[in-house]
Amino acid sequence: MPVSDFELVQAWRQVLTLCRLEAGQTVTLLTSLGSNEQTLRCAVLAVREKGAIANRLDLQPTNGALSFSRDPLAFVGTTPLTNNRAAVEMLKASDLVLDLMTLLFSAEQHEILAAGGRILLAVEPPEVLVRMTPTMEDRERVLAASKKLQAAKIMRVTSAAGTDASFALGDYPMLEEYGFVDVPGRWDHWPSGFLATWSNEGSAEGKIVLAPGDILLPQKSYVTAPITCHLEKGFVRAIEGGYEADHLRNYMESFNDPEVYAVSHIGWGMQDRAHWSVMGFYDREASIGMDPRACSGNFLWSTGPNNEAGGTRDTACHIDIPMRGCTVTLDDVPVVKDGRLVENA
Ligand SMILES: O=c1ccc(O)c[nH]1
Repeated sequence: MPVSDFELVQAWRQVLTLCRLEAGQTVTLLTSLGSNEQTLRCAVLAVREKGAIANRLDLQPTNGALSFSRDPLAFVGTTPLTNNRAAVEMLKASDLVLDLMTLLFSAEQHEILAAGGRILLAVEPPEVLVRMTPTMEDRERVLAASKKLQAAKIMRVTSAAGTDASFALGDYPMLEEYGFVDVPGRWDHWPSGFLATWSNEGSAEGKIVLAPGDILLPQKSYVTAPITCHLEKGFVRAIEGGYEADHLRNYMESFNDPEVYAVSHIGWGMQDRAHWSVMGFYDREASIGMDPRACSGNFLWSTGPNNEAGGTRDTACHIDIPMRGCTVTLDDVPVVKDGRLVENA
């Protein structure tokens, strides 16, 4: 069922309060062809209610004929901001950017943040936004777990299906996603509620076995048969399995870029208002799949770019792979056990 404008304005009001938006500040709503009109309409009302200026910057879409999917996360790195100096300058001059288009994994996003900007991505359907309106508890849970991840040297993931992989940590920053941007220079994604980092270059080793029910994004598919990914020196060296493995391999090969096989961010979900089953109820293009990315107790790993973390890899192919039933340990201390968050981890 859709949500009413009243509910969505209330949700935006809570988000803008958590973002510490003040009267007189300037907000720019970044939109493109695929932006949700109700999300935009309700955001403007909530911004004006705060006494802030609500500008809209509507950009022409890019990469449409290059990407195999209209999911904005299927083709990352270049965006409508690329080589668009006037647009970048407007966003850098804004106190808060509400990204209803998707800038993730772009150099321009970094430039805006480095200039002290704040960017909040919000492209899920309105009812998903309302269901997972962020709270201070989300922030506290993610930051408490982040302290443990920052102190860890090795992350290890295992599963009954045969996963056994390890990652050295420490060279890259944390990806703390709790759904609002309360300090200058911060990016976040509403909805979210998960923690990740990037493994040290060349350190990802072992085997990750996707079991039936694990998810591939942006494919938006629940795997129905095992897919085995062999990791060596930080890259996926082989992908074995049935036709779903072929489909994944075919898609990655289409980019003709060896960087697509690099291991990207690794972490786990902590959002108890996100649910595994939600993706099965949505048409593939109706959502970008934040429920599986954030749901509590998943192991979320990914392939492709690390420019988000200050790395040099900016390949356009980014695969997010949330898994169930895994045990994730930090220096042998479990933070997720058999697919369930370890309390106070
Ligand atoms: O919020 C997100 C979404 C996708 C991704 O790869 C990272 N964080």
